[in-house]
Amino acid sequence: MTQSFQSDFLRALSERGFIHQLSDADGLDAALKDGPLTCYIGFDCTAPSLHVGSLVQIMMLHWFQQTGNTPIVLMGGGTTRVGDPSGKDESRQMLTAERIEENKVGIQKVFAQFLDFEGGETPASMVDNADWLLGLHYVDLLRDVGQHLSVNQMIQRDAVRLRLEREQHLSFLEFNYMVLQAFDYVELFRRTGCRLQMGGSDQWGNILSGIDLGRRMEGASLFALTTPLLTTASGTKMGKTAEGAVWLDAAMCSPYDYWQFWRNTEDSDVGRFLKLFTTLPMEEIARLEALEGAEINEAKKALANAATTLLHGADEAAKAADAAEKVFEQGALSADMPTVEIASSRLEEGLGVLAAYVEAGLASSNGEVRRHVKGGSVRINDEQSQDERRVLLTSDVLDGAIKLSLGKKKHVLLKPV
Ligand SMILES: Nc1ncnc2c1ncn2[C@@H]1O[C@H](COP(=O)(O)OP(=O)(O)OP(=O)(O)O)[C@@H](O)[C@H]1O
Ligand SMILES: N[C@@H](Cc1ccc(O)cc1)C(=O)O
Repeated sequence: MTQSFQSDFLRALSERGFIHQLSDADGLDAALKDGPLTCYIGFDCTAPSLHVGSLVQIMMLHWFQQTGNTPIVLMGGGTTRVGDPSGKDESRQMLTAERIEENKVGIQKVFAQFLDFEGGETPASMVDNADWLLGLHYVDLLRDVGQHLSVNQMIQRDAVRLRLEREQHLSFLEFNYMVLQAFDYVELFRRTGCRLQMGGSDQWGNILSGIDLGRRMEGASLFALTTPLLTTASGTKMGKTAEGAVWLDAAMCSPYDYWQFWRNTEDSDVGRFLKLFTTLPMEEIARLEALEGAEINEAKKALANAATTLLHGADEAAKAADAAEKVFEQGALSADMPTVEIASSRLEEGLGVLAAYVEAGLASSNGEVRRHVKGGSVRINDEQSQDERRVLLTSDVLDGAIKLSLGKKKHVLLKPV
């Protein structure tokens, strides 16, 4: 979105590439310009940690507060019991109340890194929709809320429509998810005057249902803003890698692995990620983005340092950068690290990990590599790979080669020529 905005918040979001859809751009811009606004983003407690995909949302809350507004983090303690069908082909596994509570405790921790809950004029706050959803009475809800909702409209929302079109099962439980999320929005409007809900693009339908309900029940004029759902340049949904999501909790993804994840960003993603995942000034990002060839590694390191500092603090980021440097230096300087040359075109087409290990002389057959992958001793650029279908691409080349390791001692540099 290249529209020029008057408000600091929408200007920041727009230049950093956060905006996918906005329900009433001019109205929201004017409301933000007029004075502090309150917004919320909801996070369901489906896992013990959030991941890099949800970080897009956290960064929006950060910018919202930085530009003088009040962010609310909503924990979906109630909605997780139902399970959002948005963007999902199948019903989710039902989680027990205990598991949801454990997940919530895990997820909550990360927000203090990005938001100020204590001081300032617009402190952030955290709420749990279990507080108002679990006590609802069915018949009361049908009368108070159900009378305002149009089933005709609900079945047009993507989350429902796509399942119906594809003739995939959608339970009545799931069908009700958007009712609860809509109710949340109205409830937060009543409690706090919250007039903006944000989320990933898969949340658009749920948010619009809330806007509708707010207008009908309270005569409120509410706003929606969604971000693109992030994918990497190679098209995979961000937050999930072949080996799993890139988690924000240090116990599930160490600061070193987190640093490495950003350091391994594909060339064409570097500028986009610097804008979304760091708070570096736009001029500095423009400089880094313009780097080419081998110099792009400077931009990747700046991204890794800044993103890791935001999440884990400057000390952990420096330690990770240091460790990575050492690994690289050892690799580059070690005269006895064998180098095997391969035609660049092979990486352009994608070279399977099984073939790569056999060609590098680290194993004698595909079956042997498969066993090593299963056993966890295969590392590519110092990152464990447990996917035997992993494909090596040009984007895996770091400083001129791909480092293939087997266990702790055997390393080969695969060098494209
Ligand atoms: N890859 C992504 N890019 C941008 N936003 C994302 C991405 N993944 C999740 N989000 C957004 O983060 C918010 C919180 O989502 P949540 O933590 O439930 O993640 P999720 O990956 O969608 O989880 P689940 O797989 O359980 O649905 C939602 O607004 C969602 O749209
Ligand atoms: N539906 C959102 C989470 C959410 C829950 C409750 C809300 O009120 C808002 C958002 C998701 O799956 O990511």
